[in-house]
Amino acid sequence: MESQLVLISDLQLILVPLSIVVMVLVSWYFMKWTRLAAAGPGEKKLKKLQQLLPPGPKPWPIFGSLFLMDPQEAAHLTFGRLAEKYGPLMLMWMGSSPTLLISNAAMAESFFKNHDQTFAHRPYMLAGKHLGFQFSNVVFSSYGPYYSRLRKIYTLELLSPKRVSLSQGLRQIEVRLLLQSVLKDSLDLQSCSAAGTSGNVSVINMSSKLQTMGIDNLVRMIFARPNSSKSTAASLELITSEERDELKAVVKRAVELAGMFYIGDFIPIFRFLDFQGIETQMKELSQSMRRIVMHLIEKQRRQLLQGGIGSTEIHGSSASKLNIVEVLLAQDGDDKLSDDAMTAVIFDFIIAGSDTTSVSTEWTLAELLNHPQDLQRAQKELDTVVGRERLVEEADIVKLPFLQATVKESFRLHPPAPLGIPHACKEACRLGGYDIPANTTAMINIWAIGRDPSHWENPHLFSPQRFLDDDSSASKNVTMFGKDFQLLPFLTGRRQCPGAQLGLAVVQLAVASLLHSFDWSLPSSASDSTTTHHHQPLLSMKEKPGLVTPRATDLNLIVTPRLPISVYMID
Ligand code: HEM
Repeated sequence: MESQLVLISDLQLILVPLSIVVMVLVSWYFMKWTRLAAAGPGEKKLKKLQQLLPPGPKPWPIFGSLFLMDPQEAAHLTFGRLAEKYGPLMLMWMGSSPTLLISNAAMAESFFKNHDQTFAHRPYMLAGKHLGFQFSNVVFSSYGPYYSRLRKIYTLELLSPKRVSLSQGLRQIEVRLLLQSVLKDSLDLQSCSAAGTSGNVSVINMSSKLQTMGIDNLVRMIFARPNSSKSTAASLELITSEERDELKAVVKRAVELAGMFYIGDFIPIFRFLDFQGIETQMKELSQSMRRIVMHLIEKQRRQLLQGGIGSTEIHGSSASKLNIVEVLLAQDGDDKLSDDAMTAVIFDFIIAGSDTTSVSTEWTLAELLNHPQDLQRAQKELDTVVGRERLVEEADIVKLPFLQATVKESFRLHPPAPLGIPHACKEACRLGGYDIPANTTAMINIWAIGRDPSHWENPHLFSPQRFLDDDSSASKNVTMFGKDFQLLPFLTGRRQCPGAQLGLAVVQLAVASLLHSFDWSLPSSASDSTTTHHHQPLLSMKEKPGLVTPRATDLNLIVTPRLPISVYMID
């Protein structure tokens, strides 16, 4: 017994210090683990991990590399410059969020081929919470069953190839309204100038006209049935012009707010403060958005009831007989959409589809004004195929290879969403031989990829010819829909833009119609022009920062009609 006690006390002598050592080791390890889990940039303890992270600028505590961003410069340009230093796979700490920047075609291919699904999530964005109605739209919702259900409705119904094709009459109405509005302004300005009341320059702000066309086109696509009568007013009976103006005003405000720099998206602690006042403004706006759209949805429900049409009847109708609100109301069973989800989808549509199309049209026009020979060649092609006795129709586009190449070249040099929409992963993975931590945001620099010198000869030169058969370069067969990683204006993979076909159709029709209907020139006093050695004013191609990137200054042009006036007036 005594010997047992001696043994126990001996054991105690060993066990007590041992357990203290174990406890110290466990708590040291726990502290290390928790610090690593919550580690921000600049943490010394991360050094070992960082050896496996992709290269990138050295971060500051808390703010990471945010100080490298210049609010006056479009972000894709800053990222493009940094990629020249750190390579096509770069990791930057945007506040406390690790952000992967992918900047060439080879890295984009590896990213999408190996990690499309891992990175199919979206990072937290305040805009998604309020303007995406608690992340219930496609743009902001995280990858999962809800997202897949909604995305299926987009691909199979709202933006199916059939619906896009059926709705070409609606696009033609909007483009015709644009031409009529440009014509009216140009004639008004000419008569004022003849009367000596407006100097002698008839300059039209095309940026603002195209922006109106971009939104109106999507509004018509949502509220008009694809097979509506071609008459401009008849197809929009659901929405009055006052309601349309109200809707457009909230869309514009939503685009402004979504494009603002909100510090809480990068440093979560700031989410509790809202010292910028952005969250308060978004909350207020989302209430107006909900009120306006719910009123229209209710109106649609009432119309259907009055017509004795229930969801079974709607379900049985062919797509050509339903507008998009009706298609949303027709979702049944597991696919039934909440009011918030319907509101979110309607705004998704207008916001994602309007500025992207108007800005692309504007860039194409601007590039052509800087390349008069290409402008003349496109007009010559249009005169041969369409003639001057009628307006361009969508069916003409397939017969206009130079026009198609021109739009493609413009998408290469000026993708309207140059960084796409940020992707995010929830689990850690490996890419390009590096460790990528869980909860990393990824941005694909579409702009830099389109100018990747290993794929494009004279990458900064605007040359539609590179896509045509008589050009011997390898570019001629390159497509825009995700097969070729050197040209990704709509990105690729699970999150690829579902409106790509619609967007391209609008841009091609608008560009073709504007070139065919008018002659274009620059006012010699254009405020954003610089003078070349030939004394020809050249338009500046400077970009304005934002999710969608327009030219830094409005496109003000002198316009002269090319067709007999009666041709523009046919309704
Ligand atoms: C020139 C026209 C357009 C361009 C260049 C464009 C480009 C893009 C890009 C780059 C993305 C991000 C894809 C990603 O995250 O991987 C995107 C997403 C999206 N676009 Fe477009 N877009 C255009 C027109 C449209 C139109 C007309 C619509 C609908 C009416 C639309 C609806 C959407 C939606 C809903 C998403 C989110 C997709 C998702 O998160 O799954 N876009 N677009």
